[in-house]
Amino acid sequence: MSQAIAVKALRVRLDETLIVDGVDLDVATGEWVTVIGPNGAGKSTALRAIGGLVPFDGTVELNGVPVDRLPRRERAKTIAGVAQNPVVPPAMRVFDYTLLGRTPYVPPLGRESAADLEMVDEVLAALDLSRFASRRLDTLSGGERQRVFLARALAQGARILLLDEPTSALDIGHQQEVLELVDHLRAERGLTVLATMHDLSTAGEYADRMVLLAAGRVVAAGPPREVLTEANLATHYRVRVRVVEGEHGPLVVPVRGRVDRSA
Ligand SMILES: Nc1ncnc2c1ncn2[C@@H]1O[C@H](COP(=O)(O)OP(=O)(O)OP(=O)(O)O)[C@@H](O)[C@H]1O
Repeated sequence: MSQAIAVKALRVRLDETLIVDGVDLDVATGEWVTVIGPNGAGKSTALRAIGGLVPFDGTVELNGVPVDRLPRRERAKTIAGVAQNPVVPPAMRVFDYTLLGRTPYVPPLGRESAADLEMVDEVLAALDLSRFASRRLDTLSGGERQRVFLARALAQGARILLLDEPTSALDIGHQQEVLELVDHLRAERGLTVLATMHDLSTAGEYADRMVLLAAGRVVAAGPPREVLTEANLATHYRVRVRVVEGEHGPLVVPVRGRVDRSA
């Protein structure tokens, strides 16, 4: 199977601090891999490096090409990301913001084509956002805005998606709708997904494989059943949980009780 993402010995320093400390990570074409880990583990930073957005040591290849050798437009056609808290122009309309996803396809000094506009309509409809097309971004609720970020990424037409907490602001219904849509597109268009998520049960339901990151290092990797164990979660999140068998994989249920965080 070909590798959509191949990461070797990834190290990222931010302001002299080593945040990602030697991460190896492969995602096969068409696969869904979710990175989990406690706050501050380095998940977002690793994703940003993989997307070519922060300088790093080590290698990151997308479809066999080093990300730092891909010209910007090519990179945008290859990989699309949804950041945790994107900065947006508040007065911009939903349609126009989503249309920015088509920028890599617009010729220099040219305009978006009818096909670009059609793609935006399609994506907005798929994400239940058509009725918001002419609304300003700053009038949307947090969950509506989060769906618009995903819409822009999907409009980009890249085959690799980096999703940093794509459903953190969504209600349970929209969470399921968005994840089902991504999973459907993955099957239909052969998309590859590398995500981060804090809801461990949901993460396990959708991921083929998971990577548990702690203090910038991979401490467990494999199918959800191997990563979402009571022992792994107790050690790295310092949380008391029961892991029970669900329909599609393990479900993580927090159990009341104090955990010694000083150890
Ligand atoms: N510019 C910076 N200088 C120093 N440290 C930074 C800088 N930016 C981020 N960090 C630190 O890097 C660590 C990793 O941050 P990152 O956002 O990658 O973690 P995360 O695993 O995605 O966390 P969360 O689950 O809270 O979103 C954090 O401790 C953060 O404070």
